Amino acid sequence: MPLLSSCINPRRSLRQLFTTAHCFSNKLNFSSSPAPEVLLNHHDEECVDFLPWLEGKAGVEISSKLYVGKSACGRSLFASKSIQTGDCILRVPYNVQIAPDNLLPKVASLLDNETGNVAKLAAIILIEQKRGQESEWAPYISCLPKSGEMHSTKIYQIEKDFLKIKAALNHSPEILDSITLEDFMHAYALVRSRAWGSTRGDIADFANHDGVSEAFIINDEDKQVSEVIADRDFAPHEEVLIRYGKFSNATLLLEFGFIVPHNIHDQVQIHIDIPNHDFLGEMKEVRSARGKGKGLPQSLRAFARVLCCNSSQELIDLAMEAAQNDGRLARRPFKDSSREIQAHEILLSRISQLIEEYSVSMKSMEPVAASVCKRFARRRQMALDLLTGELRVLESAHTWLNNYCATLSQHSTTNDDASACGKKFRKKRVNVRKGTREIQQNLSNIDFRRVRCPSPIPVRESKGHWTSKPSHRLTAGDKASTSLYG
Ligand SMILES: C[S@@+](CC[C@H](N)C(=O)[O-])C[C@H]1O[C@@H](n2cnc3c(N)ncnc32)[C@H](O)[C@@H]1O
Repeated sequence: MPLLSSCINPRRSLRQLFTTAHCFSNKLNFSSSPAPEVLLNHHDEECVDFLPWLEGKAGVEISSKLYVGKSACGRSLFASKSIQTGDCILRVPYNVQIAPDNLLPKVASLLDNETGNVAKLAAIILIEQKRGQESEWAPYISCLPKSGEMHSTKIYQIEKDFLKIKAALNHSPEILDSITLEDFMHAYALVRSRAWGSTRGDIADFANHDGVSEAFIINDEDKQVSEVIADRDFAPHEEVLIRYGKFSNATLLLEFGFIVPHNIHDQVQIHIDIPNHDFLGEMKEVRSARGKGKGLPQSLRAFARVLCCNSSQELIDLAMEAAQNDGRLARRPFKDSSREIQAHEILLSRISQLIEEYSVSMKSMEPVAASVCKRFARRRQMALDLLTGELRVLESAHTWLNNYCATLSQHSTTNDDASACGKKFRKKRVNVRKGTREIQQNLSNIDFRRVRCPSPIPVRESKGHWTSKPSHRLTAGDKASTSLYG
């Protein structure tokens, strides 16, 4: 079904996250476990004719190995016979997929360029729903989840799009005489949860998600088809899951309305501001480029090193070191282990604070009586599971940082132990403050925005151990804003 060309933002600010959590905690009660399970041989009577209808419409075979059945997560695809790894299990021509271009020209011409594909597809869904059995897409539309079955939490932007679509449709009452915001929100949520990234789909959007699956939808622009290749063998009637993307639970909940337990793609966004009293603050303004990876991002560690510099000379040294290497700033550990510890203690302190905030937020979501409302119960549980996953990432990072600092401490010589150096450092800092203005003037000709950090020695967590893996770039900006990966 729908084509969606806009991409999903896999990051969310902690504030958004807590807003969701608090929102759930205020409104929702008690718990239930929505853990998906595989139900075998569970044909969906309402969708039995769907695939034959689609093949008739396409004039080609779409899948000889799948059927649409019912699972614990709504409708899903199941193997109708044995599937071997590498089999093409689905091949859907573009011409039987609903795309934004399918919007009636009469309506489309009344929309401005800023109206996105999701809004257009939502309008198509509403128009086709109104047509009922006369719709050329009726067998597909009738299989879509009803409003009460959806849990996605994305509501901003929808109202803006609703007003545009409503205004355009008002000119053609014969197409759709009135739409309510509620109808539009349902259609919008349907599109967002079924047409992700550049996905086109039809039967493909009956596939449920498994974050570790290596099967995904491949769009072949030359052949104008969407395909799914089996990543493993499937026995008849086994549920066939695909990976929508390497999405964290925050993204899954926001866009698709579900979360997966122990999501290996979970991540936490953290912000660290430069303290107001830092006299070198302007020189230290850095921002992590968006990046993907595992573990504690190198850009975050580099930022902590920059933040910990207490003299202009140290910043100049870092810049020179960067220029002599690959240009990336503060990627190498400080030679002075006490400074390295100090930098990482900044991170430890911020992460401890976040852990505390998460714990408070989770405690505030007290379970209340069961049986009040299943839908709210499910949402409350998803919010809790989401926070639990992110807390796991934070705790893992905290443990790693603690170990890192402890190891450095042990290796530092008795003359150069961390606490003594810390004292020295603080004293030195006081002296340097005296010359703030002069130092800043001297530094004003260095453009730190152009400075990139040295070669990465990043870390990721792998079965409890943190190992090397290329990671993030540190670039200039207004503050550190980066993500931890679990
Ligand atoms: C692309 S549709 C998949 C078909 C859908 N199950 C149906 O009944 O039409 C995506 C939706 O399926 C559900 N879903 C997919 N994978 C899931 C999973 N692993 N756990 C829970 N729900 C899932 C969510 O409701 C999501 O918004």
